Amino acid sequence: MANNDAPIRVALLGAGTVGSQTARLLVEQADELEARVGRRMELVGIATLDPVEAPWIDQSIVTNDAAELATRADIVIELIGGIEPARTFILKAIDNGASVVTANKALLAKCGPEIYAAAREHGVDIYFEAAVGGAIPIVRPLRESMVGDRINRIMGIVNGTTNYILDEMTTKGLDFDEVLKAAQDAGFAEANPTADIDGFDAASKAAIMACLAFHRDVRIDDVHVEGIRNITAADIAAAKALHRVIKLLAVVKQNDKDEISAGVYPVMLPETHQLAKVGGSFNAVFVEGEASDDLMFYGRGAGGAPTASAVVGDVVTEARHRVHSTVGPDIPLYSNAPILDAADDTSSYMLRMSVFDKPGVLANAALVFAKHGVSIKTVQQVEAEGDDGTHELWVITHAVSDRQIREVVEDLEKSVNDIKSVLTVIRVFEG
Ligand SMILES: NC(=O)C1=CN([C@@H]2O[C@H](COP(=O)(O)OP(=O)(O)OC[C@H]3O[C@@H](n4cnc5c(N)ncnc54)[C@H](OP(=O)(O)O)[C@@H]3O)[C@@H](O)[C@H]2O)C=CC1
Ligand SMILES: N[C@@H](CC=O)C(=O)O
Repeated sequence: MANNDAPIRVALLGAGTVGSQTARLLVEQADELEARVGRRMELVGIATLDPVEAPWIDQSIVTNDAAELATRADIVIELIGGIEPARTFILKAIDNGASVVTANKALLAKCGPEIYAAAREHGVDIYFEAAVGGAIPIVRPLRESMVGDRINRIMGIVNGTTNYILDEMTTKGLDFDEVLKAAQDAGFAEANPTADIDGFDAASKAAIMACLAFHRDVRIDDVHVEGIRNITAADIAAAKALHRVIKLLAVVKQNDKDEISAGVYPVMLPETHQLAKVGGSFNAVFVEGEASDDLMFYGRGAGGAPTASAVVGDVVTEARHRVHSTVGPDIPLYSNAPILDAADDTSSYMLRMSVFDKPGVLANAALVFAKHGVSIKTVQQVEAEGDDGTHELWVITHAVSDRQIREVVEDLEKSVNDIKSVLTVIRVFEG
């Protein structure tokens, strides 16, 4: 900045759900924010492609040229989303000496390490609290508060849409398709909800958390992804009968050999687990630190105003740095820890099978599990409603690799005649 008393220039790129609310908070709270920063922040421009009408939007600063706006601010807030042109605008801002605040998890999960390196090289900051868990402070705790600890595992419900769908299926006994429609009508799920339903949104957040927790370059392509599209009302009912609930979890962990794994998948949790109680579109992140022990972060993971709250928090933090001519913490990704192939990741599993109740079906199935080195924990046979004489057999295993469980499923269907099909294979966590 040229003048020490000049306002801190803030540029907003994108005025959609989050951008519009960010503008509102910056404008409506301008005096309060000035007091907290120690200097005035001036919103110098709002870049948007479509006209945006709101009492807090000053039309005289609206532009459709985000690239140009990115070059005339001290802090650039990127709320466009997606990879390009957001990436180019961010790099341009950094190149011009601006610090960047973004909520763009998709971009950070793909190109975060390059962006962090560019910020470091230019001596500016990149803040992204809203990119994981919306309003929930989880990025800063991982990046700063817990940086002195070793983090062993993070398990998070980090996608509101899928949590809402699973919760509605659990509490109302509805089918996936019905609830998805309701989620779209309620405005949680996107018109094209693929990124939510198929787990990619949560996977982006998993990659970002893994970078911060393990100080290693982890990208979305390193994250094993399974969504909730195949979860049925019958799976939910089976979980209920076992005093469990199904949640879509993002799980990143580092084992005692320092191997990292990152995955997003549905998990059966005990009803008593803290994450099992997270309902509706809420998010929660459970962090297990070596010294800190267990920590839980909970709140609204999406929505215009909640997400804007985290964005503006980052803007204030950066503005304070500008006032004091300091920079925020770096994101050093120095670790070379190996990333485990998803097939080698281990878990307990539940297999829900449709079987003909013939003598030997259980014994023959057990032989297949044994052949692949999979130890069975519990077995339960359940009367099914079908009129083809089938019953359901529920088997819960001890911890095995994903590879082993796939081999078991293939072998069961191939070599045990009285197993009609394996209906569901789902991870089971105890805690
Ligand atoms: N919504 C939420 O609850 C959360 C969102 N996020 C993240 O926040 C970011 C913004 O999300 P959200 O507000 O929901 O998205 P929206 O789609 O509502 O808003 C994005 C806006 O950017 C505009 N835009 C697109 N390209 C340009 C461009 N070249 N120049 C200027 N404006 C442009 C879009 O205009 P147009 O519509 O005309 O294309 C749209 O108005 C994303 O990265 C998202 O992942 C993070 C957490 C929660
Ligand atoms: N679509 C996302 C929005 C926030 O990241 C969700 O449902 O959580």
